Amino acid sequence: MVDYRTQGQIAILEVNNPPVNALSIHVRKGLDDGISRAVRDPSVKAVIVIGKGRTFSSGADIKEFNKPQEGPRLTMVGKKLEESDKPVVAAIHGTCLGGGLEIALFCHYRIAVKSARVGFPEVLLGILPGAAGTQRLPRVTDVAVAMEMISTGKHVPAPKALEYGILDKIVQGDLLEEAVKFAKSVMGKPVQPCRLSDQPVKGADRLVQVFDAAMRQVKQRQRGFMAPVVCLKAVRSAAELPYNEGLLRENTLFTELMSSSQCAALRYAFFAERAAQRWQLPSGASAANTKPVPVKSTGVIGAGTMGQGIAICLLRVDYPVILVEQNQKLLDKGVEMIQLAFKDAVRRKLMTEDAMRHCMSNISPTVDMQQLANVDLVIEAVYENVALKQDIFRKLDVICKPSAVLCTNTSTISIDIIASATKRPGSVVGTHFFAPAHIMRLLENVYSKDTSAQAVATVMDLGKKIGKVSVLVKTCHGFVANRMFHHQGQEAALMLEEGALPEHIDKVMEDFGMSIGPMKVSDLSGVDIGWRIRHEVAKMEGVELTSQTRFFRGERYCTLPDKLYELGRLGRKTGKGWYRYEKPGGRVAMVDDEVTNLIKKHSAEMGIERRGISTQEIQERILYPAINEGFRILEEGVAAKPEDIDVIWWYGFSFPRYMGGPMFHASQVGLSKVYERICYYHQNFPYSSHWVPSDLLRKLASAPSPVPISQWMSYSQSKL
Ligand SMILES: CCCCCCC[C@H](O)CC(=O)SCCNC(=O)CCNC(=O)[C@H](O)C(C)(C)COP(=O)([O-])OP(=O)([O-])OC[C@H]1O[C@@H](n2cnc3c(N)ncnc32)[C@H](O)[C@@H]1OP(=O)([O-])[O-]
Repeated sequence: MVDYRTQGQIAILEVNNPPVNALSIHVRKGLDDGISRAVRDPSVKAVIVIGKGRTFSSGADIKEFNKPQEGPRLTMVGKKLEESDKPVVAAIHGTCLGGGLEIALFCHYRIAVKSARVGFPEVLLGILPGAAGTQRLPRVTDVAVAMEMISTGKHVPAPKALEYGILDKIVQGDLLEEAVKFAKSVMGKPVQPCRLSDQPVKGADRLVQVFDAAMRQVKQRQRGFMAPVVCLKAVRSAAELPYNEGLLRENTLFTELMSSSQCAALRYAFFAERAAQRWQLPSGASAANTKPVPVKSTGVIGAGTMGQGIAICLLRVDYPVILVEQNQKLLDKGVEMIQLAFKDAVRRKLMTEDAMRHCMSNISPTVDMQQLANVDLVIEAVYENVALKQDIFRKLDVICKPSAVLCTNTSTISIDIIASATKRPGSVVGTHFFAPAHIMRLLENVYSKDTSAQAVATVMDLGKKIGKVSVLVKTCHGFVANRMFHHQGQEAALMLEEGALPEHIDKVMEDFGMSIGPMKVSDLSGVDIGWRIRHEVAKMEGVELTSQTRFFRGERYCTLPDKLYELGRLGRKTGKGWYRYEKPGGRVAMVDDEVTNLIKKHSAEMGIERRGISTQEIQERILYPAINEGFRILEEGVAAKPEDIDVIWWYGFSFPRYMGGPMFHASQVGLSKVYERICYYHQNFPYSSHWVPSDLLRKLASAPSPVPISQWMSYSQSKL
């Protein structure tokens, strides 16, 4: 785990714990033994700590967090490194994160290659740097920098770290050779001035201003997260207390965070996100055994809002895009909007003018679908209409080369139906982007009964390349995201007619932790979207939805959203929806008496006596139907595991990550309690099928003891 060798008068401690040199028990032990041996050996005059493989160290081993701590503690290992009278040099490449950076800060010197990155991402796991990081970073750099780095978890590139004083030198060429040269240059020099524990905190005279400003930012940007606030307090104590007392304070705060429910949720989130990448099809094909089709050229059909966003995603990472529209006017408008989005990115310093010009030069706008004949991958992004999509796929089948992957950006329509319009259903796959497509990170990739493993591998790989978090799901109406979300909209509308108002529902859900409540989400995505989907479904079933409709498909139906649509209140884009906005496209949601009156009048027309609806009821009626649907989705194999659902909710609907996602949240509340409440609502609202309890949930809820989330799927086939 740590290879010890000497080169002349220099001892080299090489951490060797693939893939990311996490500081597991054997590594800590290896470093501890290695530094003792080097200190003991009179022929050794300097020590180098370096990482083997792709990185210096990614920090403490997160997998060890649930277990009792064994072996030497990281702080003790660090103390030994610092107390060595022989200079110790950290030689950094790849990433030097968390405990890895703490080890480096215990060393007397730090050198790095230019591509290296350093940082304290502990905050993203709901903890703080617990091996003296909060006490040592503000001693090597400024207290303001330390607060920013530790409370955000951002990685800092080596040149910036040099500027901050975290690094002593950036080297070119072979890192070890350079480290040896550096070690020789400091051999024999006193190490005392390089012991950070003896140094004062830099910028301590501005502590109060810096702390207050950092706290304001944290409360605004990381609303609801405990760890960033505690991180700031820990760094503050570095400036207020002597080093050893600061360490004790850090330890107390670390222990507090480590045992918090937020830390448990964020650790779950770390592994869940990685697990989502390890997709597997029922056939056994998986990420591990399937190669993607090489994609060099792409096409996007539809230059509307979604098509523009998707084209931007592709252009940003250098894919040439053939952009197809049905007429020149729409095409020109689409290209103009793409250009505007890039200009905005330049204005906000997210890209350079040159990069923008390069991206724009990669678009080939056309009204001729034949131009797609040679593309490797095409994404259809026209509006949600089955006949239109099928027509496009019929044409693509004739036009595109046999190896092309044919993707559809549908948010609800079954991929089986779209693929059936072609003679190559194996090449057809869903790529459900979330609006705005160039900003939202989620990509819900959808396979049909015929989609080939190679097509799946290609879209999962594409997602990674364009910077998305991709989750693979099986086709069904609405897939995972919209299928679960749909019930929230239904319940919200029903609560409005029973007695709630939009601002009540949103406040409860925002207090719960959602970044915006469901009524504001509806205004953001457009009241017309839901209207179109409901009416399209009804049309397919030969039903006409009117203001008199009380039941649809045997379910209680609320016509309030339809009434809002008929008033032309389509949401933010028209300046009016469930709220009033300062202008069309505005962002400030204001309560509107017209909506309040509309809702009250609607209740009266329905003969419903309005009642007060409690916070608990709002929370449960918004969350539990989605959770219940999540269990059905697992039962049916639409999602392979609960982690996939939770990933979808963080990135698609901003579900607070510190609560782990709806499925993890359910596990924390207790599945028997969730089940019991769902049964209660089912009894009270028998005409809403989303309250019919999932069978998988029932089985898990009746297990003799709580079943860990990682074992839920083993119950899906059981006959309990
Ligand atoms: C207990 C008391 C301790 C007290 C002392 C506290 C010390 C300290 O302050 C706390 C810490 O350091 S907290 C730590 C602070 N550090 C962090 O939070 C850093 C977290 N890590 C990262 O940000 C990214 O992994 C990297 C940027 C390092 C690499 O990104 P990339 O190239 O895209 O690769 P990838 O796909 O992401 O990972 C590859 C594989 O490695 C796995 N794995 C990774 N790190 C791990 C770890 N620390 N551990 C275990 N495993 C870790 C990962 O799961 C995956 O496994 P899989 O089985 O193949 O799925």
